[in-house]
Amino acid sequence: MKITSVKITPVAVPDVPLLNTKGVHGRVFLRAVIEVETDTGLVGLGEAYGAKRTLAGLQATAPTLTGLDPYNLRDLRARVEAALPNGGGVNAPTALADHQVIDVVYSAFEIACLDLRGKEVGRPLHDLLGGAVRREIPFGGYLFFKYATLPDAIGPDIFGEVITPDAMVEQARALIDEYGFKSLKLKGGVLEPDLEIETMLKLREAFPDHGLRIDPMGAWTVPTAKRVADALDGVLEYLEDPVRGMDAMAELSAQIDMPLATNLVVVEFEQVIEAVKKDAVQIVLSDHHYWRGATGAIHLGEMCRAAGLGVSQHSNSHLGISLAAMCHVAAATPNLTYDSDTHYPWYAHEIVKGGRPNFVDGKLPVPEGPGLGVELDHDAVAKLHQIYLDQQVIDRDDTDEMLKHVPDYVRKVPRW
Ligand SMILES: O=C([O-])C(=O)C[C@H](O)[C@@H](O)C(=O)[O-]
Ligand SMILES: [Mg+2]
Repeated sequence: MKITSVKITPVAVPDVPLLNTKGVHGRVFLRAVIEVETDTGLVGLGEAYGAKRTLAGLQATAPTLTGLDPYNLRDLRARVEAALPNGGGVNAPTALADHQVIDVVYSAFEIACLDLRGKEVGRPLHDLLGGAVRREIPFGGYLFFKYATLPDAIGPDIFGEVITPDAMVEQARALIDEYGFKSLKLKGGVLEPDLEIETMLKLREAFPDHGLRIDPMGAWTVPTAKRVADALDGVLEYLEDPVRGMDAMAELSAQIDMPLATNLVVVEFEQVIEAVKKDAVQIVLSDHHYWRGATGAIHLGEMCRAAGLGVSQHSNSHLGISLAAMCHVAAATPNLTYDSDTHYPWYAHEIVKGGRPNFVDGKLPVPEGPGLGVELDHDAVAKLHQIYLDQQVIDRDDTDEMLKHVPDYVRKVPRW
C-alpha cells in the first residue's frame, strides 16, 4: 500500500464564547480534515487543528507524502521534517503551549496512516496500539465560564452567560443530566480565585461523588495556587497547570500534597524527564494531536508508568475523527485511569457518518470497525468548509476575541 494523494480540508465549526485565561473563544473554531488516498483504494482519515500555522504545515507536507508506505512511520517523520525545515515554526497552533507544528503535522498524518493500516488488515486501531484494556471510555464534563453569544454568532448559544458559582453548578447539572458524566473539570483562571474556590466547593456539595478538577492554565502565582490548593484539599482529584512554567510547578508541588497535572509544561518526551527530576507534576495529560500521534501517546503512557506518573487525556475543540482517536488511545493506555477531557458537548456538528455518538454514563464505546472505525460524511465536511470560506476566520486568538466583549481587556499571566 502506497500513498497516492492527500487532501486537506479546513473547516470552521460554530463556537460559543467559552472563557479561559487567554480570553474567550470566537464565533468558530478551526479544524483540518485529512484524507490520505492510497493505490489500494483505501482512504485514511485524520483531524488536526485548523489554524493557519498548522494548516500551512499540513499543506506543505501533503504533496511530499506521495509514495509513502503507511507502515513506515519513520519515513513519515523524515518527510515531515524535510517539508518543514525549522520545525515549521516553534509556536503553538493553538498558541496555548509550545507544541511544535512539526509534531502536530506528524501526529495528524500518523493517525491517518494507522487508520489505513487498520482498514487494510480489518482490525480496529486499538489492536494496532497493543490492544484494548477497556472497551468503554469514560469522559468528564468540561465546564466553562462563558459569556452569552455576540450578535455575530452563527450557532445557537448553550447555557447563555455563566459567570457565577451558582450558574456553574447549573451548567454542570445540565451536562450531567444529558451525558451522565461522573467527573467535572472547570476551566479556571477566569474569575477571582476566591470565586473559583467557591465554585468548586459548590460543585462538591451538589455532586458529592464526582471527581473534580480545575485548570487555570497558569493564571495563579505560587502563593495563590497554594492558597487554592489548601482551600480545596480533599476536594480535587488533581490541580491542572495552576502556575506557569516547570519551576513554578515544582515550587508549588513541594508545598502541597494535592497531585499536579499538566498539558502545558510537559508537551515533549524530554520534559517528562525534567518534570520527574524536579518532581514538578504527578499527572501528564496525553494528547495524540501533539504527542506524536497515537503511537506517541502510547509511548508517553509507558514512560509515565515507568516514572510513576499518572496519565489523563487533554482535549481541544474537536470533531468526531479526533474523538474516535482519543477513544482508541484511551482504550490502549492501561494507566490512563482518569476520565478524559472532551469539548464535545459544546458543539452541535459532526463530520463522521452516523452523527453524534451517544454518551451513556459519561462513556463512549471504543469503535470496533477497521482503523479509526469512523467514516467521513462528505456533505457535513462540505458544509463546514463553506462556513470556513464564508467566515474568513483563519486563526485562533482568544485575547483578540476578548476585546469584543471587554474593550479594555489586558491579558495577564499570572493574573492573581
Ligand atoms: O486543558 C486545557 O488546557 C485545554 O482544554 C485547552 C483549551 O484550549 C481550553 O482552554 C479552551 O478550549 O479554551
Ligand atoms: Mg489544561
